[in-house]
Amino acid sequence: MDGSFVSATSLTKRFGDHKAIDDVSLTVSKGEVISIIGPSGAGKSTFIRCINLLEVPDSGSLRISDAQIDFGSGRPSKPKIRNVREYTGMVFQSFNLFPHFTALKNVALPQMRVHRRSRAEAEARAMEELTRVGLENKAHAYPAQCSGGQQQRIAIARALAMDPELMLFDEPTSGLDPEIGAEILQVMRKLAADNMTMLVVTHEMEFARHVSNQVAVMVDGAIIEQGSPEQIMTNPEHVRTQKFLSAVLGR
Ligand SMILES: Nc1ncnc2c1ncn2[C@@H]1O[C@H](COP(=O)(O)OP(=O)(O)OP(=O)(O)O)[C@@H](O)[C@H]1O
Repeated sequence: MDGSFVSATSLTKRFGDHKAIDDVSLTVSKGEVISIIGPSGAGKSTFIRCINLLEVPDSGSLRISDAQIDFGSGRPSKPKIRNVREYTGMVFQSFNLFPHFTALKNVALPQMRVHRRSRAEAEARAMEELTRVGLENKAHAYPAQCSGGQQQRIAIARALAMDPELMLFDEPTSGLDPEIGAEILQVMRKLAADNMTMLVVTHEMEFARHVSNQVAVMVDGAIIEQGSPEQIMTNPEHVRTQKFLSAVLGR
């Protein structure tokens, strides 16, 4: 073991003839925040989905803490998948809340199902996490009574209540107005300050620059460059990184 908390090695995932990710390796240390940036279609979502096995890589290996999986011989067993998922929480662009349950119940239910917590215990924990994301006053509201930003914060609380050691974010602010996106980024900053280990696919260059410890640039299914935010943002080595940053930052 290399001392890292997450170690993805040579992950490859094809969809038909198309290699969405090709020989991608990345390590994440405990408490580290890594942003993955890059153009649309580069494979960023596919990569992060491979980390909690929403997509099963065709080859390579993945270790999260002491849970290790080698790919290439079909779908991993359910206990192995469960083992990896126990460590991870994921937040998507779409919030995927149950519309007919309150915020409190949305956050409590997965804990009752997966961790077998009692209703009282799960609701107490749900309240803690709703408070952490600033939504204690929305605990009894239904998703339709909440703004997009509030719904995303409920989704974050739901993930946190499962006690993950690694939080995966897949463009959590896409599709939200900038000021609402800023609410989400604020919650993520707070998590980073609390030393949560995070892997974040983002188009928010400000977040990548000011909150991450490392930025990885993905183009055509490969990580072409990785380094400190300062290095990547101000002095990128790779011409594809330079082009991408010029396009998004307009410089
Ligand atoms: N389930 C799937 N079936 C077929 N092709 C897929 C699937 N998921 C992703 N792809 C393809 O894999 C490639 C990488 O997609 P992916 O969503 O990972 O890119 P991305 O970098 O996250 O893009 P964006 O920033 O637009 O979300 C794309 O060409 C996409 O069309």
